[in-house]
Amino acid sequence: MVNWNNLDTLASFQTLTNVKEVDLKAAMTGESGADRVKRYSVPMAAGMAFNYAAKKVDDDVLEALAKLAEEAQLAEKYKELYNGAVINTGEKRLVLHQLTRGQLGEKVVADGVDKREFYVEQQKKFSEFAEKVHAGEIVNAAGEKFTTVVQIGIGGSDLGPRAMYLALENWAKKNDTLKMEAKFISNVDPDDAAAVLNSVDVAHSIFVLVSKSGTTLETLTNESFVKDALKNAGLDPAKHMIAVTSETSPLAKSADYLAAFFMDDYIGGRFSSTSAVGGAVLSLAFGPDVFAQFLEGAAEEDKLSMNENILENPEMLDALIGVYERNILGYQATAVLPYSQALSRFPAHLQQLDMESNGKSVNRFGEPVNYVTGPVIFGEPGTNGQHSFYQLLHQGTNIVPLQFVGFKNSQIGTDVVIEDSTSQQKLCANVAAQIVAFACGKEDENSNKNFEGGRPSSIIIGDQLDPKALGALLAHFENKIMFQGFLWNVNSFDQEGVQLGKVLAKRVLAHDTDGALKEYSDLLNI
Ligand SMILES: O=P(O)(O)OC[C@H]1O[C@H](O)[C@H](O)[C@@H](O)[C@@H]1O
Repeated sequence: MVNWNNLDTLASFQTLTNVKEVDLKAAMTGESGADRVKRYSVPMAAGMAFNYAAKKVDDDVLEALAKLAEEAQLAEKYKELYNGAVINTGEKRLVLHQLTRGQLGEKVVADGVDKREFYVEQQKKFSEFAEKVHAGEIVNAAGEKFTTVVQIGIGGSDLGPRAMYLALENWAKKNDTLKMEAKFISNVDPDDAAAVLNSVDVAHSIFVLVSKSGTTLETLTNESFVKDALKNAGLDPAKHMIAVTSETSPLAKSADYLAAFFMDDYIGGRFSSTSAVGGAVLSLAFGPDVFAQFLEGAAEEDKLSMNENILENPEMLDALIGVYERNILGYQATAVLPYSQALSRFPAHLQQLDMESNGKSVNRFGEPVNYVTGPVIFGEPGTNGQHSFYQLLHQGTNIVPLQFVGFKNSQIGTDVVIEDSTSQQKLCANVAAQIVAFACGKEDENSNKNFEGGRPSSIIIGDQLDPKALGALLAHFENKIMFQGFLWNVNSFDQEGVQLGKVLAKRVLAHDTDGALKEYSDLLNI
C-alpha cells in the first residue's frame, strides 16, 4: 500500500531540514576532496557513473536522504507505476514509457491488450519498414531509394527524437551506420518548414508526421506545408509520408500515409523517445539495430532505478539531492552542461522533460502545495557555455546546481595535438577544472576577482557517447524527474499549463478578442 503524502508532512523531511549543511569548499579541498571523488560515485548502465562528490552531501545528509526515500516510498511508487497503476491522476492514465524498453514487473494489460506486446509489435513494424526502405523495397514513385527522413512534430514529438538523432549522427557516420540523414520541422514559423524543405531533395525524402494527439496546430499546419511542397514538385504526398500517432487520434484513421505506427495515451509526449515517436525516425536514420542498443541502455538504467538502496540507484539519489537543494538549500535552477557537442540539444529536451513534468503548484489531488517544486532548467554544451553564462554561475548572487556530463573519448576520433594535449583532453580538462573551481573557489584580495566557491555540481562520466550510453542517459533523467515528482507529490505526467495559451491563440486567429489581447493582435498585424 503506498501513501501519497506531501513532502512537508514527512517526518524524514523535517529531520533533513535539521541536518548540518556541508561546507562544500572545505569538503572538496585537499585529501578530503580526493576521497570524496573516489567514494561518492554510483555505477550506471553502459559503464557510466554518476559522481556526486561535489554536491553538498556527506554521510549524514545521505543517511537522511535514504530515510526520506524510504518514507516517501520511492521504490514502491516506481513499482506501482511499472506494474500499471493510474499514476497520471490528472488524466486518469497509466504511465508506461518504461515498457517500450523492457518488462520491469508484472504483465500490464490495459484496454484488453498486453501493453508490452503492443509496444514490441510496433517496434517490429517500424523496424521492418525501415529495413525495407534501406533495402530499396519501399521506394519513391520513380522507383528510386529514399535518402532523407524529415520528422514533422513539436514538443515531445520533436525535442527528444531530435536530441537523440544529433547525439548519434556522427557516431553513426563513423561506424558506417548512417542510413539516412534526418531533418526536423517543428515551429509554426513558416521559415522553419521552408528552410528545411529548401535543404532537402523532396523527391527522395520520407516525411514522418508525429503527433500523439493528432490535433497539434503547429504540426498539422506543417503537414499541409509539406504536402503543398510535395504537390508542387509533382509528387504524391501519400507516397512520401508516414504517421506516428496514438490509436485514438484523428490521424490514426487517415489513409493518407504510406504507413502508420502507434503509441498510446499511456506514454507522455516528453517520455516518448523510446516509443515509435523516436523509434521510426531513429530506425530510418541509423537502422533498427542501433535503435535496439539505445533501448537496451535505457532498459538497464530502468532496472538500476528499481534499487531500494539510494547509493546503488543513481536516479533516486540524483532526485533526492535535487529536492534537498531545491527545498532546503533554496536553489531555484539547475544547469545541464554536457561536455559533448553531440548533446547540443539535450538540454533543450531536458527543459521540456523536467519543467513540463514538475512545473506544478498543486499536488496529485489538486490541492496547493506549500513548498517549491520543479527548478528552472537550462544549459548549453561545454566548453561553449564557459564563454557565455558561466560568469553568473561562478560569481552571481544565485547559486545554481550544475549537472555535468562528460565522456573520455570523442565520437569521430579525429583529433589534433596542440601544446602537448589533444582537443579531447582539453575538453575533459575543462570539465574537471570547472567542478573544482565551482566547489573550491579562489580567494583574492580584489573582491572582483574573488571566487566564493561552495557551488555544487555532479557529473555523469562515460567512455563514449554511443547508442547504449545515450539510452542510459535519457532514462536517467526520465527516472530522476519521476522520483522528484513522487517526492513533491505532484502528477509529473500531465501538462495543463500549456492549454491557456493555445485557447487564446485560437481566439486571436478567430478575431474574437478584446482588451489587451486585441491590442496585441493589432500590434502584431494579425
Ligand atoms: O505529439 P502532440 O500530441 O502533437 O503534442 C506535442 C506537444 O504539444 C503539447 O502542447 C504538449 O505541451 C507537449 O507535451 C506535447 O509533446
